[in-house]
Amino acid sequence: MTVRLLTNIGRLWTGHDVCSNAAILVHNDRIAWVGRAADLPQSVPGVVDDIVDVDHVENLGGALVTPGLIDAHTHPVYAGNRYAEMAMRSGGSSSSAIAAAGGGIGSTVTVTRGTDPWTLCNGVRERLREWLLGGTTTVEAKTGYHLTRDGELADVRLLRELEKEPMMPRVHVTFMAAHVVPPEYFGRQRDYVEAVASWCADAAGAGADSVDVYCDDGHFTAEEARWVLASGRNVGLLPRIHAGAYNRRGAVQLAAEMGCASADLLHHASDEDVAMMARYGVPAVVCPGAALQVGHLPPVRRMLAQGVPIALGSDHNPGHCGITSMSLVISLAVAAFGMSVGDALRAATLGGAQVLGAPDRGILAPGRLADIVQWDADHEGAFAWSFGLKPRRVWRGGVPVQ
Ligand SMILES: N=CN[C@@H](CCC(=O)O)C(=O)O
Repeated sequence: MTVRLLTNIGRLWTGHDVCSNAAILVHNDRIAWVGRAADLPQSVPGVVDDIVDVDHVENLGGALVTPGLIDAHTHPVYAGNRYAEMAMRSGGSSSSAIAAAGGGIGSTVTVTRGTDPWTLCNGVRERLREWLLGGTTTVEAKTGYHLTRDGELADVRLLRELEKEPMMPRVHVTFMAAHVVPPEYFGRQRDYVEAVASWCADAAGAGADSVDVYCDDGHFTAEEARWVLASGRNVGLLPRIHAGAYNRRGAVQLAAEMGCASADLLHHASDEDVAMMARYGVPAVVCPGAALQVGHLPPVRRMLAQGVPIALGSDHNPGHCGITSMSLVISLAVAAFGMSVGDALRAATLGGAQVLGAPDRGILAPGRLADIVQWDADHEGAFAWSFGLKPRRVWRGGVPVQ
């Protein structure tokens, strides 16, 4: 049993409220007590008889402390890079010109399929570690660059296994074989959709938490998405959908109809889409890095005004966006989406926890996981200023990771 007292917290942003001169008492992997240091009790039943007997006392030097950040949308299981494609796109090349030059998602699928599992694993491990060291203690991670039954299931298992290693964030695993149609199914899209629907049970068995479908031009129709998501839901996976990234193809309506756990990206969401999300309580996952790359921003202020629950994601993927820092995502959400720092921080903590169905995190309160970050600042406004605020220390389940 380990009891740890974090003291001299200058500003504590709990997710519920803000508190000055605070302290947090951690018992094993959970928060036992949190509040103003002056109110710290002398004894906490079941935790410590006398506060002077605490095993570890850590003075946080008046710093800002928040819950561990949560990245609600990433694609980290891939090999290779597409830097040349990024350079082409930045110079104005179209998707078809990029595809003709051998780029696009298909090129990552080819490289990933041709990469041995050991090398792939090392790359994914390295990426996940970056998230944790940057203060992100939970990462939603999608498969989707093997697009074969065995490859996708191996990706699910890889993520589940990596999560158990030291220095890794918690991982919410999303099975996303419905990313694009792989070459061996060209001209037989329906057969691929049928296959993916039939793989959902195995993905759940391998440890996936969610199922996601890319519903857009050049990907899958709403009808096809319904088939895969319903199959996933039947075996206990939370349904998610890539909606309106490039075009509106009925994905938001489908998310409302199916009660999806999230509708993601939403760069082209209309007023009608936002109203529907508000009416049916469909949470949005918005990703400023990717939106800026695509050149179309989702209507986040309208979502906030209408009460749509919002989470933030990096949308880390090899084709558009290499961000692994959720503090940078918060800065971008403030600058590009017009979110207040408080709303952006909430979306990167509690909002993420809600979208991932993880009520044990995203907030600093008794009984919650002791996923905690001490920042190199004394006020949360620093997130808006810094474009990549650095943590000084990160605790995952009460254990310091640096
Ligand atoms: N968000 C996910 N998919 C990206 C593409 C991923 C890639 O290019 O590898 C998208 O927006 O199109």
